[in-house]
Amino acid sequence: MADSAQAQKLVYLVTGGCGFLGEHVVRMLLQREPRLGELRVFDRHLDPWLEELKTGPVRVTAIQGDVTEAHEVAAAVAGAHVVIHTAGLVDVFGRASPETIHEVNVQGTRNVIEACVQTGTQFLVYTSSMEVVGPNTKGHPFYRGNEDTLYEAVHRHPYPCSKALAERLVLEANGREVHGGLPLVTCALRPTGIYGEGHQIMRDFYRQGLRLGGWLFRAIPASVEHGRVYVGNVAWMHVLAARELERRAALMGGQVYFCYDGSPYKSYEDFNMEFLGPCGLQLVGARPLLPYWVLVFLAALNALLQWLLRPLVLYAPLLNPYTLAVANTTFTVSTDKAQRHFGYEPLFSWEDSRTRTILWVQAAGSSAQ
Ligand SMILES: NC(=O)C1=CN([C@@H]2O[C@H](COP(=O)(O)OP(=O)(O)OC[C@H]3O[C@@H](n4cnc5c(N)ncnc54)[C@H](O)[C@@H]3O)[C@@H](O)[C@H]2O)C=CC1
Ligand SMILES: C[C@H](CCCC(C)(C)O)[C@H]1CC[C@H]2[C@@H]3[C@H](O)CC4=CC(=O)CC[C@]4(C)[C@H]3CC[C@]12C
Repeated sequence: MADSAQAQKLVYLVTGGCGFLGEHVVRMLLQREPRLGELRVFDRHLDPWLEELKTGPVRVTAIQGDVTEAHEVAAAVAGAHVVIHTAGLVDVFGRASPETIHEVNVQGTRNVIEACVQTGTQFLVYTSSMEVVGPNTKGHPFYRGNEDTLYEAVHRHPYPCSKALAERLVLEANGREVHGGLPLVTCALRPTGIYGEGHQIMRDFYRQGLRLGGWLFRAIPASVEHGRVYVGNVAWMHVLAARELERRAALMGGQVYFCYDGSPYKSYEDFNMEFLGPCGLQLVGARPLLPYWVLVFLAALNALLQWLLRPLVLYAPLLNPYTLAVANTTFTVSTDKAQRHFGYEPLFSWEDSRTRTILWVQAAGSSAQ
């Protein structure tokens, strides 16, 4: 981005721009990035809502493509000033094979980096995940941790393994010379569990509760805390990081940032009830209804059934040994690194985030009836 930055209009590329987070990033850029001249939205599946965006003042280019195809990525990246790489395969339920998860999340990210280097794109923001840190397989709590907190990160599941490898690639690429001789500047943002409009698991819990006559049953102790973050604030952090990478390259290049906001620390289920409660659901039990060992047994049984049934049918329930371990381990972040490095403040208050999410759950739930 040259000296005439004031006047220059910039080309942004968002990979995975039709996903849950990607859509919010796309809309946020259009609303809040004054230097945006063209917005390229790259995704394997293009959504119809993209068409509405094409009538605005900014040129919106929809590109159907696959991050695992290097030539498709290179064609999309060519001429872009900034890439926000949010495309990924989010699967902790065993729907996709470990090889596919690796291919999309690791090779896909490698393709994005190489495309930046080949075509001369200098700024890359990567959507990483809290999962690159933990929870680890030993179930150690991560309590109010920040980017410097020491934690034994041990990955076995394909999803966190892939995110950790991809994040490392992005950070190691910082400083590489891109076509034209300038250095690549990269950073990685690590959201905790994201919630908000478009959150499919929240919608699934709502529908499940409706099917059970308005009841959900506590499985996890209320004392296990999770840090959650509103999707609008995650999108805003991406937009700000992308904007500031040029001016603060020396400070931000090669850095990681947890995504945070003012959402309260609660157990996964109690947090969901902040939205599902006002939609008419109730969480039964002050304590888990089943002993933990029963859940461990059921999770192992689900894993066995998944393996046995795989040749016939895809059996991928929410409960498996990995999701149980994550749901049952405290993981909360408390940090101001993004605020110090690039002036991030949450754009949406907790009250606002909550209201927006409730309205979405109500609409998404009723459209399912
Ligand atoms: N949902 C969450 O709680 C969290 C998500 N993340 C990360 O945020 C990013 C976005 O996640 P979500 O929006 O939740 O997932 P999502 O599944 O809603 O969105 C991912 C998007 O990437 C696209 N995509 C997948 N494979 C692709 C490929 N081979 N080529 C091109 N596009 C492809 C999908 O079509 C989808 O539109 C991911 O990188 C994920 O790892 C990080 C932390 C938490
Ligand atoms: C599905 C889990 C809750 C069900 C537990 C049960 C069956 C006992 O009721 C979810 C609990 C925690 C979630 C994960 C967490 O928010 C961190 C994540 C980060 C990501 O990058 C991707 C998504 C996820 C792994 C998220 C997935 C669902 C949970 C395991």
